[in-house]
Amino acid sequence: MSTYIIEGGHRLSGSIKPQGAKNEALEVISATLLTSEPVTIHNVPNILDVINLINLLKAMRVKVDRLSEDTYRFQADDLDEDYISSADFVARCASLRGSVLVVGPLLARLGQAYFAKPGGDKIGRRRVDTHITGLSKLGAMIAYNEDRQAYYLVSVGGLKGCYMLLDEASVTGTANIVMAAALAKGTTTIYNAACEPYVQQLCKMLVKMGVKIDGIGSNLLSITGVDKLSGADHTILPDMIEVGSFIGMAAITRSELTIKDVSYDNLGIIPDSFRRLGINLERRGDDIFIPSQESYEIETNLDGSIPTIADAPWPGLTPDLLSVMLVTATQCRGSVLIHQKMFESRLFFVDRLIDMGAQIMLCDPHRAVVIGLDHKVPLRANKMHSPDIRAGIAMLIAAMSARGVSRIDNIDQIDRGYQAIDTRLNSIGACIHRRD
Ligand SMILES: CC(=O)N[C@H]1[C@@H](OP(=O)(O)OP(=O)(O)OC[C@H]2O[C@@H](n3ccc(=O)[nH]c3=O)[C@H](O)[C@@H]2O)O[C@H](CO)[C@@H](O)[C@@H]1O
Ligand SMILES: C=C(OP(=O)(O)O)C(=O)O
Repeated sequence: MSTYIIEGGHRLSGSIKPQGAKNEALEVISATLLTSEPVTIHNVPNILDVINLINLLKAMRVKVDRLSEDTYRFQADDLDEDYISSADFVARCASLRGSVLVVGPLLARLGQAYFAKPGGDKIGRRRVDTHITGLSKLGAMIAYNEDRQAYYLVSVGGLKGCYMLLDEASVTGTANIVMAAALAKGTTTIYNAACEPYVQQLCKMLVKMGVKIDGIGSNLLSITGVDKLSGADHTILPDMIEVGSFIGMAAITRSELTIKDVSYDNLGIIPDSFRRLGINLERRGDDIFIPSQESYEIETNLDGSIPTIADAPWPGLTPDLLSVMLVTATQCRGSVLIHQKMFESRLFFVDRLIDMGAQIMLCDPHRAVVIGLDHKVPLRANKMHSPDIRAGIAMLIAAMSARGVSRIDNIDQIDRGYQAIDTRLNSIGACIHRRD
């Protein structure tokens, strides 16, 4: 179990570039399973979740060539069907979050797949019902296999396009169904589809591979399947969650920072959500410039009441930034209610911030009121343990602003989604040491 030791109180300066997006990478790398032709993907982040998924593909006998630091070529022309149906493979999938995304492509390509519910972080129940229901509407028969503790999906005679209304706009659920529909007969219409940039990017890659998809960017997708997909060349967008994490770090340390090449038009409501915390960030071309401020005043509602920052399916605010916004607010001026609607156990880490002197009231598992300290009182250093990727980065942000030396254990959770974050932050002024 690795650890970060963080000396707090250092200002950041200069510029930093976000890595490629974790969640998009997991989708588009999984989609390479749909074709026997080579698919080249650029801007692949070098993070634990992606490395684990690539290793899973290699174990399935996908040929993987690393063409440069962040460019990979995948060719799934010799899939090991025996291994893919083995107990060992299913057990391996159960330990990897990204494995959930190989189910749709494997079912479509091979006519069968196991679906092991992946473990991992501690953020509450993570249902896979939308995936299962959607794939069964395409014609898959599904049974639960007690021995392997996984669902077994099989399609006799291939998948068939249909209309479906999803019970919720699940991001990976939509991606799985879209990938399966790409090789199904006829047209699949998905209403209440998730439309995060991750899903948009997946669809754009599938279009390059020969699939017809209408409605990209909306919650009504229409996918016309093809018999065979061709290869493609695809570039992953910058990670919008990392962009948001850098905005939070700049504000809590009162630093002037430029975030380079953010693909601003794909950030949706994220910049405005941070502006509501009083951060005067500016768009400069495709960069974000964050000035250093004496104080960051949280905007009240028009009637003067305490504002709420809540997550919602895209184009609403992503739940993955709420922990970052919460910790940032601890040093703003004013009060805000953070309402994490989607996940049940993502806010419990605030106890650690309270230990550090932050003024937070946890109302229930979904809601916390933050009363900002306006940089009048610094947070105190603390010893912490990262329960999930975003609580982990929020703890790191708190520690970067705190007086004294903090320690965060279980940073594998941070490594899941942030590439060499200690080295990159140290290059702009932070003081973080890693102990493996
Ligand atoms: C690899 C990947 O891409 N992971 C992302 C993906 O996970 P993932 O695809 O697993 O998450 P889902 O979109 O399925 O849903 C996440 C949670 O939100 C709930 N829910 C979802 C939709 C909805 O309209 N209402 C609702 O309450 C679900 O019940 C579930 O508990 O999307 C999540 C929600 O943006 C993000 O936190 C994850 O980072
Ligand atoms: C919850 C997250 O990811 P995952 O779905 O991979 O657990 C996240 O990135 O914040």
